Order: sequence, then structure tokens, then C-alpha cells
Amino acid sequence: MSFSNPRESVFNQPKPVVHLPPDLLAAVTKGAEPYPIPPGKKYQYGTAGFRMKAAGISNAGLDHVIYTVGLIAAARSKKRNATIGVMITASHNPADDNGVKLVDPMGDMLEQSWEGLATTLANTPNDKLAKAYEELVNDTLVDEIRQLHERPAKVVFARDTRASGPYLITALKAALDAVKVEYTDYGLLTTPQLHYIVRCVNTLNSPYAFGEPTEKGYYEKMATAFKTVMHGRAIQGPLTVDCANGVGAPKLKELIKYLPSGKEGGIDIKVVNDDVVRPEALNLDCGADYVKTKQRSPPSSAAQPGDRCCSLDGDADRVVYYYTDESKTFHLLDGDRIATLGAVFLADMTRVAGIDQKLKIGIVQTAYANGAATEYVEKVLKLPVTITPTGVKHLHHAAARYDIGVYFEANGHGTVLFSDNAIKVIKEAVPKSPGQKHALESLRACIDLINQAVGDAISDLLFAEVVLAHKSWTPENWRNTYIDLPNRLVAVAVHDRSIFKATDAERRLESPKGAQEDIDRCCQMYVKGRAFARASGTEDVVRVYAEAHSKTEAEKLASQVAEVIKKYGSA
Ligand SMILES: CC(=O)N[C@H]1[C@@H](OP(=O)(O)O)O[C@H](CO)[C@@H](O)[C@@H]1O
Ligand SMILES: [Mg+2]
Repeated sequence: MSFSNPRESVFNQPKPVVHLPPDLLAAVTKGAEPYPIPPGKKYQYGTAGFRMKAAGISNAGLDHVIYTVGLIAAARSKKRNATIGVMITASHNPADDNGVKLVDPMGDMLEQSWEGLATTLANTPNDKLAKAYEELVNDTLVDEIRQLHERPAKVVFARDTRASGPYLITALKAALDAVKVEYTDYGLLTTPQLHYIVRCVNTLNSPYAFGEPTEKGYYEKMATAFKTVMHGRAIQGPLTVDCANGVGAPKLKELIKYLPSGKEGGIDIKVVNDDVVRPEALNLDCGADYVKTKQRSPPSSAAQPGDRCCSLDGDADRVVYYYTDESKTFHLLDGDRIATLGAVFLADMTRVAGIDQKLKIGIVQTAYANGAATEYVEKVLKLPVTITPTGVKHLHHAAARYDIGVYFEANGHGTVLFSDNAIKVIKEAVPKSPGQKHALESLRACIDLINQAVGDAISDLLFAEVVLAHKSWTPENWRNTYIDLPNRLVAVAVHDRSIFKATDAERRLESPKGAQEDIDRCCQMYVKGRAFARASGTEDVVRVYAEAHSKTEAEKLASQVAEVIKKYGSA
């Protein structure tokens, strides 16, 4: 097994081969002993890291995966000469699942080329693990000039509230101990908090210092920014936050201690679904995924018509808003809405501050964004839209190409990125009026309020609240900016989803041959009909999305396209 192709030496010399000390290799083998790979298991570092059942823990083999992730984290840390993060979570998945993701030095997702290395190592049985680690070291850390494996490594990690978390942490520590890596266990954190900490640790004492690398530092940074950007505005009525009975609950309660209350010109947050004592309650009939996919409030909701509500997912990196109207009709304000709300505000503020000509603002969406949202951004807000494939890493990279890049998946994953140029322009602009001064102060505070390392439900909801306060908007006013096209998302089980290859930011199928033409024919039958199909990156299904000008038509279109997929997928 090899992790990369051998490269030719620039000096025409063979690349040196490093042999790791026998005691270290023995420690890798010994440390892995309690975590064997179950026979027949295959693992894949997917859109959101590794994720699987953790119940009957040793059968699932997630402990083996986590052990190998410890080794990858060690090598990655040496490669980047920086601290790497490991987060143990399965986000919105059921309580008996768990998973793991790696966090790169700037708090971003693991570089894609390393995902393959993580997959290879995860699929390596224990008796070959030490040798595979040595090969990994040789392939990624050793060349003719440098022997990076001699660098010290540092890893920080945290977990969500799942019952399997503490056990999986022991597997991670066993790997880090085996390869003598220094680490800090941050205990329970939301995923975005861990990303924040990684970025803080790696930028400490630099001109790009992100903040204090502690949980307290996270709350203080956000609370200070929130107070500044509120600037005497008032938030109307309380916000009910459904925390999916996950880690978001204790963390949001902690943040509330740092925020001024509604009476003090701050915010009244009602935390609900905060039961972290019964681990089985996690994501059960509540949370962002439930609300988005079922298009309804959690059954436990006691909200009254017009009440502003939002739901986080199990690791608090995703948020959607919603309310019910007087006739008890449910209205979802999803990621597309949060993106447009944020973009309107940031565009307004740059205009008032007189710096709009210097900054290119854009919105990044996926094909799942509602057609009405895309049209609103382009035609009403007159801002450019980039469409990328599914998965936050794609959106994140595209957003980084704007000065102010607002990105959100429809399901509520997202944030805003400010380029170095934007930060410089915003920080250096000299105001010529009190209005400009206020706008600049608000923009500066937004840079701190928004967790630019990664989408962060808690930071996103504070940002949304601030904008609603500035605009004096109720959820209904917000919804009235544009009306969503009725839509339907269905998952189709097929024999082999890998035959469905998508192109054009996943909006078209290039294989199997003929499938796209059939989908096109279906779409033409409906007013505003748009549909696409793509293989999921996280589940063994093909997802079909359809929208049209009425609910019945959107549903008909979805089921017709699902039939097309079944036809081509039944082979
Ligand atoms: C339609 C949809 O919601 N897809 C989700 C889902 O990806 P799929 O590749 O569609 O399974 O999980 C991803 C990871 O959480 C998330 O980024 C994405 O938005
Ligand atoms: Mg999540």
C-alpha cells in the first residue's frame, strides 16, 4: 500500500526512507489492540468525516476509525507545523450514531487530499497499522530536503453529548499517546467552538489573531461584538431556541450569561429541548434536521402564532428559523433566508459606510437553494450568486473568492467570510459622518460576531437577530421579502448510487446516459419546474429535488423524477 506516487528528486537522488523508532511502532500496534477492525467493514471519509452507528460500540468499529484518525491528526499537525483539531460528533444523526471530523489549522475542514489518506488508514487492520503509519510518514512528511516527522505535533479535541463520546475519546488518546503527541482535551464543545479554538491557537500572537483559545474567549468575543452591533436597537420579543437536546443547550445557556437581557437592550433567549441527561433524546423529534425535512415545528413546541423560533442541530453548526401564523400555518425561514438577510444587511452597511465600491459582495448557494431565493438575490438585491456542489467545504472555498462572501446551504449550514482586503478596507476607512461611523463600527463588530472559521448556529442566530432588530422586522416581514417556490426533496434507494454522476454544480446528470434528458422532459411539463438528482455523499441514496409553482406540481415532478432514477438505478 502506498499513500502517494513517489516523486522524482530535484537533486536526482532517491528520496530517503525514514524508519520510525521500533518502540514507537510497537506502541502504535499495542495501542490499537483494544480497537480491532471488524471483519468486512469498509470506511470512507465523507462529506462530514466518518459517521456510523456507535451502538454495540466495538462491533461498529468506530473506535478503530477514531484510533487511526489520531494517527492522521498527528501526521497532519507535523505537516502543517500547527495544531490540528479532532471533533467527535455525528451532528444531526440519531443518538446511537457517532463520528469524527478533522479540523485544519485555520479552523477549516481537513484538506481534501488528506481525506483519502484518512480513508486508507481507517481501512487498515491492526497488524498492518504501524507499517501503514510509517508509510504515511514517508509519503507525506519526508522528502529530499525535509524530514518533517521530527517536528513536534499538537492536537486539540472535543466531543458532543453522545453517550459513546467518552469511550471514543479513549481510543483517540491511545493513538496520540502511542505517537507521543501533545494534546488538550476540551471536553464538551459545539463543533464550531472547536473550530474557533483551533484557529485561535494557531493565530495566537499573530497579526491575524482570532481570539482567546478558550471557551470563555469564544463567549466574550461574541458578546462584545453583539453589544456593539446592536447599537441601541431593540430586539422585539423573545427568541425560542430548540437545541435538539444536544451540546448547543449548555453552551447557549453559558453564552446567555455574557449577553445583555432584552430589558438591557439585549436579547431574551428561551432555551428548549435542552435535555442532555437522557442521551437518547438527542435529535429526537426536534432539531434543525427534523424541522427542515418535516417542514414543521417540533411536536413539543409551545410557541404561539408569530413567535420567533429557531432550531439547532446536534452539534450546533446548523440553524433554521420558523414561525406559525394566526391560521397555524408553519413557515420555514431556512439557510437561503439567513443568507439573504445577512447579505442585505452587509450590503446596506457598506453602502452607508461609503465603501461599497471597494468590496465585492456575493452569495454562495447549492442547487438545493430555492429558485425564488436565487432570483431574489440576483434581481432584487442585484448581487452575484455562485452555485457549488453540496458540502460546506465547496461553499466555503467559493465564498472566499468574494470580499464579503455569504454562504449557506438551504438546510442552515453557513456563515460569512470577510477577505483580508475587506477587513483592511473596513478597519481603515475614516468616517465622514456619524452615520458612516456607526456603519463602520457595525461592520467591524460583524467581523467578530460571525464565526468565520466555520458555520456556527449560535453565531448565525445572533447575527440574524441583530439584522432583524436593525430592520425592525418580524419573521413575517422577513418571509415577505420573497415567497419560496413549493418544493419536494425525496431520497431514492438504488442498486448502486455511484453510477449517478453529476456535473454543473450537481444540477445535471452526465451518467447514466439518457437520464438527464428524461429529467428535462419532466421539468418542461410544469410552470417554473426545476428538478435535479444526485447521489448523496452521506447516505446510500440518490436525492431528488423538485420545485414548481404549486405544491401539487412540485410533488408530481419529484415523483416523476424519482421514477426516472428508479428506472436507471434498478440495473
Ligand atoms: C440535501 C442536503 O441537505 N444534503 C446534506 C447532506 O449531504 P448529502 O451529500 O446530500 O447526503 O449532508 C451534508 C453533511 O452534513 C450536508 O452538507 C448537505 O447539505
Ligand atoms: Mg451539524
